[in-house]
Amino acid sequence: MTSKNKINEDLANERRKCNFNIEEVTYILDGGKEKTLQRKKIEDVALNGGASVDDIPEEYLSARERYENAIRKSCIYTNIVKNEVLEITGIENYGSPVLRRTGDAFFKDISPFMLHLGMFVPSIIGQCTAEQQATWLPRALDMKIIGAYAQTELGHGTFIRGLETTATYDPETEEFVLHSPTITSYKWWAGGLGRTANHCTVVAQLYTQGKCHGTHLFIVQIRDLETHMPLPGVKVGEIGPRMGFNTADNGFLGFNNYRIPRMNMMMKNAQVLKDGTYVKAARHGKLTYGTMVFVRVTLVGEASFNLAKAVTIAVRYSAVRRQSELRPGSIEPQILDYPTQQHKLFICIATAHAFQLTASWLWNTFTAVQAEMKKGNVDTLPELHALSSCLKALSTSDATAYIEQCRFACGGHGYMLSSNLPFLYAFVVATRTYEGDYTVLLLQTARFLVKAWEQAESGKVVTPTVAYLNRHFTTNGKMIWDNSPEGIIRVFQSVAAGKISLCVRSIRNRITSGMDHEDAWLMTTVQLVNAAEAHCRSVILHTYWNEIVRLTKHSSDNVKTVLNQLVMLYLTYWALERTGDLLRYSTISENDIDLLQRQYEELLVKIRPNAVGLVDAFDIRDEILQSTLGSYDGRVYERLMEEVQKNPLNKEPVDPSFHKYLKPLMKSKI
Ligand SMILES: CCCCCCCC/C=C\CCCCCCCC(=O)SCCNC(=O)CCNC(=O)[C@H](O)C(C)(C)COP(=O)(O)OP(=O)(O)OC[C@H]1O[C@@H](n2cnc3c(N)ncnc32)[C@H](O)[C@@H]1OP(=O)(O)O
Ligand SMILES: Cc1cc2nc3c(=O)[nH]c(=O)nc-3n(C[C@H](O)[C@H](O)[C@H](O)COP(=O)(O)OP(=O)(O)OC[C@H]3O[C@@H](n4cnc5c(N)ncnc54)[C@H](O)[C@@H]3O)c2cc1C
Repeated sequence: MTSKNKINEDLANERRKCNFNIEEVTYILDGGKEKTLQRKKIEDVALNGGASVDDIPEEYLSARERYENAIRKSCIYTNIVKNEVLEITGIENYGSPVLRRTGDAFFKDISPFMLHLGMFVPSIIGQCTAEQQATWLPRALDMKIIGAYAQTELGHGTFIRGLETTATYDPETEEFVLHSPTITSYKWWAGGLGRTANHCTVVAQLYTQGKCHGTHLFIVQIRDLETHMPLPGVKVGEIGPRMGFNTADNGFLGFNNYRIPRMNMMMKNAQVLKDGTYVKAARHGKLTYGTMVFVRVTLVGEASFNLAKAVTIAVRYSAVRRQSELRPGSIEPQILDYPTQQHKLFICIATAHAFQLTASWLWNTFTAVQAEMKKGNVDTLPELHALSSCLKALSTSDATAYIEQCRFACGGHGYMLSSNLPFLYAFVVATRTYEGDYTVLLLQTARFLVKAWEQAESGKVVTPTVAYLNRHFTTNGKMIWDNSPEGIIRVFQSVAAGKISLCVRSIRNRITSGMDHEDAWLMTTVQLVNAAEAHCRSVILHTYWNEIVRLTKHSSDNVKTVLNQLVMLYLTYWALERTGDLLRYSTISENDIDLLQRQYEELLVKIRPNAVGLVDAFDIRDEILQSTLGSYDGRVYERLMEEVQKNPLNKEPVDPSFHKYLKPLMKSKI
C-alpha cells in the first residue's frame, strides 16, 4: 500500500470494532437492496471518469470564472446522464434523488441546471395538459430548452397572491401580454435565471375580459436560442453575490408588454379559451401551488442527505483527531471518545435516519394523493399540504442547526472550505427560507390543526396524522408518563394536542373579549407556530419509530439492535429537550427525568463503537463528500496539506503586493 491509499489506523480500528452488517443498514436507508445496487451502478457510470474535474478548487475563482466552470461541469454531467445513466434508469428518473446525489460530485456549491431539473421540469409535468407536455417536456428533458422557476418578486415571496406581474389576455392576437408594472414586480431570486435559462415558468396575475383571476403559471421564452440574447421586451440579469448558491446564477426578470402565445399558459388546472373565457380550476383552488408542494416533499430527503454528509465528515474526523489528555501523561484520546462530542454527533446520525425514513413515507403519501387527485378526489390535499409544510420547515431547520453542530465539532478545521462543511451549511440554511419560510409554513400547518381540533371537538373522526386529537377528547387529565417508545410518542402527541387546545382557547377568548377573528389569530401566532412544531415533532417521532419496527422485522440481530439504539436515542433526546412540555402535559416526575438522562448517556456509550460503521452505512463516496476531513481513508492532515498546494496564493514565494504596497509602507517614515 502506498501512503496515498493507506487507511488511517484509528479509522481502521473503528471499522474492526463495528459489530453490525453495514450493507444491511445501507439497504434499509436506500429503500431496499435493489435500490442500493442501482444507485451504486449509476454512481460508477457517472463518477468513474473522475467527477471533481477542477484543477483549482472553485472557491479560488472569480465570480465569472466560477459561473463558467459551473456551466462547463453541468454540461459534462448532463452528457454523462443523457448518454449513459438514463439507459440504466429510464428517462422518467431524470432529476431523481440519485442523480441529484451524484451531481454533488461535480459541484461544491450548486449546478446552474438545478432549478431546471428541480422546478422547471416538474412544473411542466404537474401544471401542463398532455398536449402541452408533448410540446415542452421532451425538449426540456433533452436540454434543448433550459428553464427556471420565476415566481418570487422583489416585493413579494411569501404572499403569492400579492405578486404584481400581470398576464393580460388579448383575444385579437390570442396572446398574453406579460408586464412588470413596478420595480417591486420584478422577478427576483429564480435560480438559473440570471445567465443560463432561455425559458422559464413565470407566475403572474391573470387578467382576461377585464377581470383578474389570480396567479397562474406561464411558460415564457426569454432568450434567443441561437444568440442567447434577451428577447425584446425582456430585461434579465444576475442578482449579485449571496450566502451560498453562488454558482446558481439567481436572477432578476422584468417584462415590458411582452407577448406570448395563449397556449403558453399552463392549462392543466384552469384555462383561458380563445375568446378569452376563463375556465376555473375544477377541483381545488390551490392546485397551481403544486410544484411547491412537490419540492417541499423532496426537501425532506435533501435535509437528510446533507446532514448525512456533514455527520459522515464529523464522525470520521472525530475518530482521527486526538486532543487533550484525560489523565496526566496518558495518550491523547480520539475526540470521539468525549461524551460531549458523542452528544453533538450521534443525534445527527439518528436525525438523518429519521428524516430519510420520513421522507420516503412522505413521498408515498404524496404519490397516493396524486393518484387520488387523478381520479378527481382532492379530499386528501389539505392534509398533504399541512404535512409537507411542517415537515419541510422542521427538517430544513433541524438539518441547518445540526450541520452547524457538525462543523463546530470539527474545531478550527471545520472552518476550512475544503472540509465542505461551510458549503453544506450555506446550501442547507437557504432551504429553511426558500420554498416557503419556516414560520409561514408552520402557520399553514396550524390552520389545518385548528380545523382538525374543531372537528375532533364536535365528535368527528379526523385523519390519521391528527388522530391523537380524537383521543384528547376521550381522556381526562394529563397523559400518564411511560418510558416505552410508544409511551414517549403518546406523550408527544398529548403535548401537541394540549398546545393546539390552548391556541383554540386563546383565539376564542380573544374573540369573546371583542377582537375579530383575524386579530385573534394574529395575536395567537406565536403559540400557533409552537403548536405546529409540536405536532410535527410527534409525526417525525411516530414515523421514525414505526418505520424502524417495520423495516427491521427481518434484519439480523445486530442491525436491529443498533438501529433501535439510534431511534431510542432520538426519542430520549427529544424528551430531554422538551422536559418543560412533558412536565406540563404529562405525569412525568423528577425521577423519570433523571432516568431519561441516564438512559441517554448509556445510549451514547452503546452507540460509540458503531459510530464510524453507522456513517459508513450512509455510503457516500469521497467524490460526493468532497471533504478533506471526511474521506473514507481518514488522511485528514495529508489532504489539508495537499489542498494547500492548490492555493494560487502559494504559487510564488513572494506576492507582488509586497513590492507594490508593503515595502513602501515599511520604508516610509512616521
Ligand atoms: C444536478 C441535478 C439536479 C436535480 C434536481 C433534483 C431536486 C432538487 C431538490 C430541490 C431543488 C429545489 C431548489 C428550490 C429553490 C427555491 C425555489 C423557490 O423558492 S420557488 C418559490 C417558493 N415560494 C413559496 O414557497 C412561497 C410560500 N408561500 C405560499 O406557499 C403561499 O403563499 C401561502 C401558502 C403561504 C399562502 O397562500 P395563500 O395566501 O394563497 O393562501 P391562504 O389564504 O393562506 O390559504 C388559503 C387556503 O389554501 C390552502 N393552501 C395554501 N397552499 C396550499 C397548497 N400548496 N396546497 C393545498 N392547499 C394550500 C391553505 O391551507 C388554506 O386552506 P384553508 O382555507 O385553511 O382551508
Ligand atoms: C437561495 C434562494 C434561492 C431561491 N430560489 C428561488 C427560485 O428559484 N424561484 C423563486 O421564485 N424564488 C426563489 N427564492 C425565493 C424564496 O422562495 C423566498 O425568498 C421565500 O419564499 C421567502 O419569501 P420572502 O423572501 O418574501 O420572505 P418574507 O415573506 O419577506 O419574510 C421575511 C420575514 O417575514 C416573516 N413573514 C412573512 N409573512 C408572514 C406571515 N404571514 N406571518 C408571519 N410572518 C411572516 C417571515 O417569517 C420572515 O421572518 C429563493 C430564495 C433563496 C434564498
